[in-house]
Amino acid sequence: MKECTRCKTGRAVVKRPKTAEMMCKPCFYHVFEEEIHQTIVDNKLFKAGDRVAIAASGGKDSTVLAEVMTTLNQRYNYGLDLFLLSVDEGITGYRDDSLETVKRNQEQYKIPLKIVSYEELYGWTMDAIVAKIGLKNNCTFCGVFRRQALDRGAMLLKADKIVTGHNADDIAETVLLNLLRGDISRLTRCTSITTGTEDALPRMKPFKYTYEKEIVMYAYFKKLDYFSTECIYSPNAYRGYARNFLKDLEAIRPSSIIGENLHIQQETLSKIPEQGKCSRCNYISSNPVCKACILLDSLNRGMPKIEIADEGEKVEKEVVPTSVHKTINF
Ligand SMILES: Nc1ncnc2c1ncn2[C@@H]1O[C@H](COP(=O)(O)OP(=O)(O)OP(=O)(O)O)[C@@H](O)[C@H]1O
Repeated sequence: MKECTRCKTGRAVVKRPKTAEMMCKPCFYHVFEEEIHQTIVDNKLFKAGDRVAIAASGGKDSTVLAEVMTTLNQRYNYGLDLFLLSVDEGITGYRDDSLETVKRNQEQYKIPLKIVSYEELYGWTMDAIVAKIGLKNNCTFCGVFRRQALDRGAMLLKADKIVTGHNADDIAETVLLNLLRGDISRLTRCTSITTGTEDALPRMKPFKYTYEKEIVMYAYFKKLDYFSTECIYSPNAYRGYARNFLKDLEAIRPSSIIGENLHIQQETLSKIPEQGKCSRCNYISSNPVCKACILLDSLNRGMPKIEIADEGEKVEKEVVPTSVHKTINF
């Protein structure tokens, strides 16, 4: 029997992906949770009395997030009011099933659940959008709508903050994709543990330093109730290649997942766009009309082609010679 390298008494059944240490299950749970607690404390993510909306999709990351946030809130008396917040994108056979998981999580963690849907907010489900535009660019609609839907749901909950289950692997993938796209503005922002300005609701990523493999192990060993099917509308091949590339790097050097080496002199490259309010829907936007309204307009008018300028584009154009326009063709 191999003994646990930490407690020296338990039987080692886990090889930690992050450090390659052999551990027993209780020690693995302990170090996993304590690292997240340390991230929360070091980055002063919360203060007592905060109302925190846990963005819950029913997937492994956000289910582990609900479990760990509940555990740490009790263990360390954070004094947080926790809520589960789910967005129903209207994807039959995918989101309806995962929402059933979140409904069970509500009982398991004894945290109130709020569900907001694209249908009630925008008058469109993703099923209807895909029926209209096909499987090209549908993820753009979904991403833009989800971002705003989470804000709107959190405001209904009177939440002070939103936490998401984005982990170190997700962030490393996004760094790579922004690098490949030459999107310097997003590159500077995507590794931040907190996003959002005074106007927007702050979004926190307590799993910024947590490896996906460890999240999967934690969920598996703790037999958490989560939904593990991939979205039926997002083959997302490009991100998939980035993911595989990073998995190969991780196999050689596990620390590749932590993208902390990226220090860009923000002032010299780009400015973070100023947040204001959309003149149509009144929600947070860095442009006079927000992306959600532009996309919604194009859907409702059945326009075949629209152009969306990335946030901060005007500023970037002055310093980065390549255009960062995204043309969306339906
Ligand atoms: N429909 C949704 N409702 C609420 N939150 C969501 C939803 N979709 C995604 N999120 C939030 O955004 C995070 C990242 O979402 P992503 O789509 O990348 O899924 P993921 O990495 O598979 O995470 P998960 O395992 O939690 O589904 C999730 O962990 C969750 O916090």
